[in-house]
Amino acid sequence: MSDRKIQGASIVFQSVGKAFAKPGGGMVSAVDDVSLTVDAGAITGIIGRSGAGKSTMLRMVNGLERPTSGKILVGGQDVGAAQGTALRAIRRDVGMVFQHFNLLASRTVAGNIALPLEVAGVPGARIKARVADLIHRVGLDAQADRYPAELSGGQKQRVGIARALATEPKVLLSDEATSALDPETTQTVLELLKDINRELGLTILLITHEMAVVRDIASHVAVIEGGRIVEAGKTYDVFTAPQHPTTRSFLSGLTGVTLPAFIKGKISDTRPARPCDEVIHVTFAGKHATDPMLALLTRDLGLQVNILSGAIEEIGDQPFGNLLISLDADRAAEARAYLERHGLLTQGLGYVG
Ligand SMILES: Nc1ncnc2c1ncn2[C@@H]1O[C@H](COP(=O)(O)OP(=O)(O)OP(=O)(O)O)[C@@H](O)[C@H]1O
Repeated sequence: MSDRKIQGASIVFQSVGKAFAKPGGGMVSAVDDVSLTVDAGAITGIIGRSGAGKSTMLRMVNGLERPTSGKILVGGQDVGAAQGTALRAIRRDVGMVFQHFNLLASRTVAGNIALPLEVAGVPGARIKARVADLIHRVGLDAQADRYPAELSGGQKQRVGIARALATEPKVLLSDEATSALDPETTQTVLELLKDINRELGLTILLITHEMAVVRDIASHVAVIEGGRIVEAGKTYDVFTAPQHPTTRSFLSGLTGVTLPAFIKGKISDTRPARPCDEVIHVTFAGKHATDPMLALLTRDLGLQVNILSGAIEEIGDQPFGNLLISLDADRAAEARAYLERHGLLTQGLGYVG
């Protein structure tokens, strides 16, 4: 592999459906009427729970499964209709990284990375040079002659990534590539994927069940449930103004949105008759992300605000904050209107006291 820039390919799902026959008879619908455009050169995350249809979507992009209805276009080519040489050409354009690495135990790091090039009939001398480049790109120069059993999980995934890049694909599919890794190793692998996207220009489509992965790497996200896309858009927009309950539930695990244990046990949906506080989730986005809004709330409305949890983070280069606060329930509507007038989003979560 040279370091030259690749023109990433777009991926377009047009009303795609995929049904499987159930062992006992009947059909199960894994993907149902999905329309989604994955921009060329972008990193897009598909997030969903187990069984939502993520893997099936990915496997249709490289032709491992064919849609039952609709079309999938990779760089404008209809994958489902491709046969023989055309299908093999599409597969060369689409590399894939797996959760459990899928390395050959009997081959060294170099041997694993060489495999797709050998299959493609690339001459030996070129394979050697390309493999050396790839090994260097993923930071495994010192491990070239080691076997998978001698590598850490993060190193194995680096081999998986190098192997996926061997044929200079225009699209890289990642099937839960970091799910088997610890948080620190996950970060280094996500950084590697980001570097590859930036430097080589290829499109990355990844599936995950973790919003943190989407936040850290993807510019766009689609949320899938029961085989259908329930929400899709730019990651920043979806994180700052989630529309669907499933998206909200995925986001609720992130820092700043998790109710601390001492509140969790006490919060109720119905307002008690006695004086109490309302718990409010405040989202700071865009130019308001770093405004001292709580100080202003206290100054302008004379309110006392308790901070329960919070964090400001970045998505892409844009700041975005989440804060859980509680304040006198009698004045919560007034406080929320004040915050919203200043460009923040608020959501009442319940009552304590
Ligand atoms: N080859 C198959 N034959 C029959 N049913 C299948 C097949 N592949 C997937 N399914 C079914 O399709 C649905 C979606 O599966 P899929 O593997 O795409 O979900 P997923 O979101 O990737 O889940 P996970 O995160 O657990 O891998 C599930 O109900 C699954 O049982």
